[in-house]
Amino acid sequence: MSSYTSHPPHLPPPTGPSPSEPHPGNIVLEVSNLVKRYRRSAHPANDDISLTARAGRVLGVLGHNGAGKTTVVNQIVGLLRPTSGSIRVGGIDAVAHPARAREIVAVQAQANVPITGLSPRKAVELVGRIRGGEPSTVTRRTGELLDALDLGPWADTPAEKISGGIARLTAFCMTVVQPSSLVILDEPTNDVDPARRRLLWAAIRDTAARGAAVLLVTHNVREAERTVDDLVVLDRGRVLATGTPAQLTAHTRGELLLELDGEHLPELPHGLRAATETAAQATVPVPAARGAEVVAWAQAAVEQGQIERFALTPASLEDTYLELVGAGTEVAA
Ligand SMILES: Nc1ncnc2c1ncn2[C@@H]1O[C@H](COP(=O)(O)OP(=O)(O)OP(=O)(O)O)[C@@H](O)[C@H]1O
Repeated sequence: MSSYTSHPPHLPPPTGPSPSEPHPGNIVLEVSNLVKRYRRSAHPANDDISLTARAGRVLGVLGHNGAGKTTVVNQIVGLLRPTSGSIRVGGIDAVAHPARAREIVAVQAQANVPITGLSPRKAVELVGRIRGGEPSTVTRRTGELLDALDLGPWADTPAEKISGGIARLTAFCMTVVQPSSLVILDEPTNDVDPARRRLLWAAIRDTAARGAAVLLVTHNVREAERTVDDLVVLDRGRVLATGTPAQLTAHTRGELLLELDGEHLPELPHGLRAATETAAQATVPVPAARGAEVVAWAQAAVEQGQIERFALTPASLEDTYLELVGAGTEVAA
């Protein structure tokens, strides 16, 4: 796992040009044919990756541990130099001019920047001021963010006494307190409790609604499903698929998934085949038109003791993702 702990890249220099106002839909980040080979590594960590992030939209980069997500981020913010390929941020060549490109980028890194000696409110306000925010605007925006994430009870607690989840949410607020053209969030919901995770997803959407292009790095498919407009699926350094969640799941539309649990699974209704099957569990794609028939069949099987439980749900992005990553695994094997 990579992290950037040596310095806080989400703190651009206090001086320099203010971010240009991007128009919704305009390209803010364009990564083309990016390759990164670490020394003494047999396989490239990024292998011909291309992606585009636009103002007003959330681009998700979804992949398992080690897929190459943080390596992409580290190159965008100039912490790593690509082996080949190009990165343009707000029209600036970020490989040739990393410091200039970074001026319009705010990053929430995987590792939180320590805020020892401060409270969450003080830390967020300090970053807002360092980044050139007008004091009363920064105070108001800080209050809005702390409220939106239900951080009120911890807002004025010394950093030494806050939990990892609250520290993570504070780091998000520090990243977005001042507007930036490109906001990069690397696994922002790690350690965050389920209730506040939903609030954070809404705050991420709000960040895009305020005009930023948001790059959301995640391994959480539900997070991607709830938050992103566009998605890039990475696996072992390569792009497996790109598109909106609706486009990526289009081939499963009109399909349901039947999950069965039991010691000895019975023969399935005519025409249905398990997609995955173990001795005691099966997942079976079911055309939506056969839903009622299959529920009646499964209910009868439960009553006769042939299965213990069943569930029939719409096919989801998670199914598509596992299909893609599973397919990638087979190809690579
Ligand atoms: N400094 C490094 N030197 C050599 N190999 C590295 C280095 N950093 C990362 N890697 C390797 O590059 C690949 C991609 O790592 P990366 O951290 O970008 O993946 P990731 O998708 O961000 O994973 P995670 O979700 O665990 O952070 C992995 O195989 C990793 O072991």
